[in-house]
Parts: sequence; C-alpha cells; structure tokens
Amino acid sequence: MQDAKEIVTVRDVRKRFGETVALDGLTVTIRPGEVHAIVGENGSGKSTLAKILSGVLNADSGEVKVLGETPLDPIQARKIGVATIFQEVLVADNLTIVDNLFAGTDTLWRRGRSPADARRQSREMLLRFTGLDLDPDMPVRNLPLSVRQWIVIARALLCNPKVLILDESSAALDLEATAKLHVEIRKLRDAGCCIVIVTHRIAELIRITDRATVLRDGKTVGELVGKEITEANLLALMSPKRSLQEIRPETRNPARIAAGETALSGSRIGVRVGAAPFDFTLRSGEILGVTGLDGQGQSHFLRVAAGILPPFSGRIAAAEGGAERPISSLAEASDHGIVYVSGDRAREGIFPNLSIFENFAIALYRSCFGQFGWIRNGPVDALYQKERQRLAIRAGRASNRITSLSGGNQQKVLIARALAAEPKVIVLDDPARGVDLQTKRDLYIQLKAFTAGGGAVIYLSSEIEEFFDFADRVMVFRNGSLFRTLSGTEIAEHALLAAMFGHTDDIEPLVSKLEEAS
Ligand SMILES: Nc1ncnc2c1ncn2[C@@H]1O[C@H](COP(=O)(O)OP(=O)(O)OP(=O)(O)O)[C@@H](O)[C@H]1O
Repeated sequence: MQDAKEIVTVRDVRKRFGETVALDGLTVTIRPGEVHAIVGENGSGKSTLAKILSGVLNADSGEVKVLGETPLDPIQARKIGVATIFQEVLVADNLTIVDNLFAGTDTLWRRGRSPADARRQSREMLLRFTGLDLDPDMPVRNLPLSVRQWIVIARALLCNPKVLILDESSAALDLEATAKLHVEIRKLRDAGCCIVIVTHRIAELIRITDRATVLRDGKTVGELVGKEITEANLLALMSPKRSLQEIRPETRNPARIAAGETALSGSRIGVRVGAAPFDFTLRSGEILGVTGLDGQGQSHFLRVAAGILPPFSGRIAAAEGGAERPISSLAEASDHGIVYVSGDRAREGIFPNLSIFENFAIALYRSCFGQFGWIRNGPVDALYQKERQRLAIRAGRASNRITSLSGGNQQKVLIARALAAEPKVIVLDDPARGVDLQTKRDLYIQLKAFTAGGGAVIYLSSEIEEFFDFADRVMVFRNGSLFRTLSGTEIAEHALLAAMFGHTDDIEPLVSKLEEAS
C-alpha cells in the first residue's frame, strides 16, 4: 500500500540483466513537492530505477507505485504523469524542432493545439531557454548538443508532469543554462510536482535538492536531507571502502611546467569569422583547462587543437625533436601523438554495435597487427585488463555490447582507449560528464600521473569546480575568442565566473544572481 504522503514508492525491487544484478532489493520513497536526488557510483542502478519508474523496464520483483499505479510501459507511465529526460540526448536528427518537441505527445498533449500554436510555443520555449530565436521548422540535425538537450527538456515540460525524472539531464548544459533549468525545477516543485534527479554534478546537486537517496550495488545505503547533503557525506555513503583521494594544490608544479618543452602551440588562431585571433602554448607536464559559457568558441577550439577541424585562421603545430610540425588533419594529429575524446559519446564516441572490448581496442589494432595482418588480441587484451582496473570500469563480459554498460562506464571505456594509445597530448571534451565522483577523482589522478610522465592535457569542462586544484591554467572563451587565461591560485570560482561573463575583475558569485534573474 502506498502512503498518501508518498508520490513514488519503490519497495524491495529487484532487477537483473542476465548475470548482472542491477537492483538488489532497492527501496526508495519520494514525496510530493520535493526535489529528490538519486546518487551513486557508475553502475549502482540509478538509470535502471529511472527506467522502471518510466515504464521502459519492469522490475523482476518488488513493489513500484507512482501515484498509486505501477507503470508497466512508457505510454502508461506518461498517462500517470511521469515525464523522463534520459541520459542520452534523444532527438530525431531528421525531424524539425517542432516535431521533436511534440513527438509522441500527439494524442495526449497536442490535442486542441493547432500547428501554428505548436510552432509559436516551440519558438517561445527555446527562446526562453537558449536565448536563440530558432525556426521551429528547422531540422535539429545541426543544432549544438546543448540546444538538443533543451529540446528534450522542453518536450518533458510540455507534458505538465506530476513526476519529472532527470537522468543526467544537465550534463550537456553550461552554468547559465543549468541556472535556468533550476528555475524551471523550482517552479514545478512549488506547483506540487516531484522531481527526481540523477546527477554526478555534486555542487549542483547540493544547490537544488531537498533529499538524496544514495545507492550502492543496487541497494539503498542511506538518505540525506537538507544540510546533510554534502560532498563528504555523499562520498562516504557511495564508496566507504575507497579512501577519499584529494588532489592537493602542491601537486601543481609551475616551475616544472614553465621549464617543460612545448607540446602543442597555436599562433594567430581564429576559430570563427570576425573573432579576435589568439596564441596559445601547451607545455609538456601541463593540464590546460578550457571553459566558457555555451557556444563561445571553446568546443571549436578543442577540435582545432585535436586536428579535427582546421582553424579559420592561423596555424597549430606539434613540437617534435625541437622542430615544429604543423597539424592540419586528424591523421597528422594522430601521427604526432595527439588523441581526442569526444564529449558527445552517443554520436561520436561509442560504436553501439560493437562489444566493450572492440570499442576499447579499435584505435589500438594498428599497433597490434601481427604477421600477415592478423590482429594479435593478446597484447590488446592485457592492455584492456590494465586500463579496466586503472579506471575501475564495471563491466560484465568484454564481449558484451558496449550499450550494456551504464553511461559512466561507457565514458570510462573511451577514456581508457585514449590512455592506452600512449599519446603525448590528450584532448578531452567534458570527459567527466556522467562519471561518478570517485571516478572523477581517479581520472584526475590518472591525468596527473600522465602529465608527471611528460604528457600534456587539454581539458574542457563547463563545470568550473572541476578545475580547482587540478588545472595548471584555464583558458576562458568568450565571443569566439580567448578572453582570459587564469593560472595557479587565480583558478577560483569568482575569477572564472567573472571571465566567463566578460569581466576582467573578480566579481561576487553570480550563480544565485543568475537564478534570481531568470
Ligand atoms: N540493458 C542492459 N544489459 C545488461 N546490463 C545492463 C543493462 N542496463 C544496465 N545494465 C547493468 O546494470 C548495472 C546498473 O546500471 P545502471 O545504468 O542502472 O547504472 P547507473 O547507476 O545509472 O550508472 P551511471 O552512473 O554510469 O549511469 C550496471 O552494471 C550495468 O552494466
């Protein structure tokens, strides 16, 4: 029986996938009018829970009730009032914005809405969320990841849900956009809706949630309320056996980096028409952060640095044996030891039809060919085992499809692939997206070890907390160009935020102001 004060009841729920136990007697209670976070390490069962509440999966046993009913399929879940925004950004690339927004809602939500109304509403919503006046009839194919993410969010909001589930939904959003999403979440909460958030962005979670349930190995291991929701408490519950590994500021070594050789450089780089050109240097041993509000040129710069796109103007060069080797293609970048890990995992990262092992090994086969072109699996297998351990990848059989892994574990496979190629420079586009807190720290430690061995890292993130005590310098982009580079102790919230919003001096924290203004 469901208590009247409960909107979602999950009691002793079990769910297996073959040999893998995803949920092992899970119990969660969610009340109306609360923002409830579901937290846990990669593979702890969060998305499985989200899918069960959305009717995408059914529990093997146990009780699942949402407003008194058990969601058995997605259509029924929607009728009960559940709207879910899944981890992967699910849009139909060839359909228009308006069709994507109203896709699957034709019978319930579109009724009584004329095509002109739907277009107007699409335009207004996206203008409010993204600040862009987008033609509702344009296909979503060429829109940036963040706009596609907003389309998915807007689609869920249009359903007027009673239970809104966000599974890593802010992961593709920048700071300003996340503040806007929080405003929408609070509005829904105040109207009595309950919001279930699955996120690894701890700073954000602390800001927005009323209650957090922590999962470990498919079980509930604790519930935190209000002020109890702190990073230390969450970590202690999520992975009590693993020591809290801190990245200490003293691991930064400005003198060593200044003396390091240039690994990659760019002169008079222009990443878009009319934007001011800039120079940059990446030294061996350095972690160079890259950030900016969405669409300020930083993602483009990353692709230029990795040889994926040519710069609009200027040139990029890798240093080798004291000489400069120009980079103008991916092949040249790869020849000079530069590897790239895309942030758009679903589109550019994984090969969904291949196994976990094949996804890991695909870039390594070139170096592991035996006589007559036979692939020597042995060395690759040894590397796979090493990298799997190094990044604590939770995977069943290596021959299972990569899509059987949780989102965070898929991301770890991509990072493992990059590290195993023994590059000189790793260019990472938001690599910690969807990766749990402990693994993030493990990743920072791996990257520190990589740079201590002479490697160099370019690391893009929209979550500025990632750079603290980690990056040696941070390039902040604005209006398609480099606005300011911060180094050492300058890398702190005020200064980063100020630069992102175009101020040259530090200013008071902007996040609360942004949320007030929205
Ligand atoms: N379709 C599937 N087939 C096989 N195994 C699966 C499938 N879906 C999930 N699993 C396994 O179930 C476990 C729980 O996965 P789930 O996606 O719920 O984790 P999660 O906590 O959401 O992780 P993440 O933070 O990485 O997204 C994992 O071990 C995962 O590999």
